[in-house]
Amino acid sequence: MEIIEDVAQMQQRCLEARQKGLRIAFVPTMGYLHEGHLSLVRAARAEGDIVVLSIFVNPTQFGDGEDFDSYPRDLSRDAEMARTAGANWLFAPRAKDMYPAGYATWVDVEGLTDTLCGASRPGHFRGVTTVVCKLFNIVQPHVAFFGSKDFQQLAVIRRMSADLNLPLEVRGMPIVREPDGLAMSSRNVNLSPAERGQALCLYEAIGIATALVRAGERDSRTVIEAVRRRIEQEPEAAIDYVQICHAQTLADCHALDRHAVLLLAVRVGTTRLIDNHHLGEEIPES
Ligand SMILES: Nc1ncnc2c1ncn2[C@@H]1O[C@H](COP(=O)(O)OP(=O)(O)OP(=O)(O)O)[C@@H](O)[C@H]1O
Ligand SMILES: CC(C)(CO)[C@@H](O)C(=O)[O-]
Ligand code: BAL
Repeated sequence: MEIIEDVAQMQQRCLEARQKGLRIAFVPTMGYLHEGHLSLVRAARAEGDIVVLSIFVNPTQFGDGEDFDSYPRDLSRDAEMARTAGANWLFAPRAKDMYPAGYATWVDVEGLTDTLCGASRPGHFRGVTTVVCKLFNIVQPHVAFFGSKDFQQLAVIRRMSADLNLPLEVRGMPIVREPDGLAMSSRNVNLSPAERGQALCLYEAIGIATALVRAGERDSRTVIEAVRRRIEQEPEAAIDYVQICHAQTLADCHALDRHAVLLLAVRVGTTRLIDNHHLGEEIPES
């Protein structure tokens, strides 16, 4: 596996690969890799002739007071994991090359970004869509893989790709969890042992919601209340949002149907965690 830092060189290599008829499969990340990321690399390996993994802690998607500085980073550890999982090229650009002096262009998806993480992290999705659009233009992938842990991000990137006629396929992949159920996240490393225990409340709350829906509950408010009650039992857990939304539009679902997704964002100590579950899958087809 080759590590490429230079933006122009990465683009040149990808253009040459495309000219040779090779299929490029792309996995964009912010690094500090875990099994969730590696599941995307393996899926890309199964589909691409060339697998490109990017690692870039994108400053423009972090707001003031957010955890850009404390975001975990370890390129040599990541490189070994990426190589073992089957990546061919690890693209690790520098911020000054992605956003040189005078940089002035932004990609902004409207509507879908007004709610959930978009409401709690103003400007976050503008940073995400801008950097993902730039990465797509540099890497020129045929297919790009994203985790559904970042459910809203996936919906926003699909919207951007459709609206801008980007010539690639956006593929969503399942959430990979720790053995006890906590969704894998690079940020989990910032949890203290006590917080790590309390962080399980997200998964347990999802379990409570799932059981209610399986038992026939169809009122979102009842399910949301039960989820909130479970999370509020943990002294270090502070709810950012608990919502049940339509999987495509992200509009609030009042009556649960096949499209309903439960989405959670919870701060445990100073670490903000997200998780979700497609509750609609628990509802039998009528
Ligand atoms: N547990 C997971 N299962 C599947 N995909 C995941 C998981 N965690 C992250 N991903 C996906 O990996 C890609 C890169 O995400 P990112 O580098 O932000 O990792 P992360 O672990 O989500 O970090 P954090 O949540 O701390 O920002 C995204 O498409 C994201 O959805
Ligand atoms: C898509 C992404 C790599 C853009 O910086 C990031 O938001 C992430 O890792 O999910
Ligand atoms: N995985 C989403 C990146 C972020 O939280 O900024």
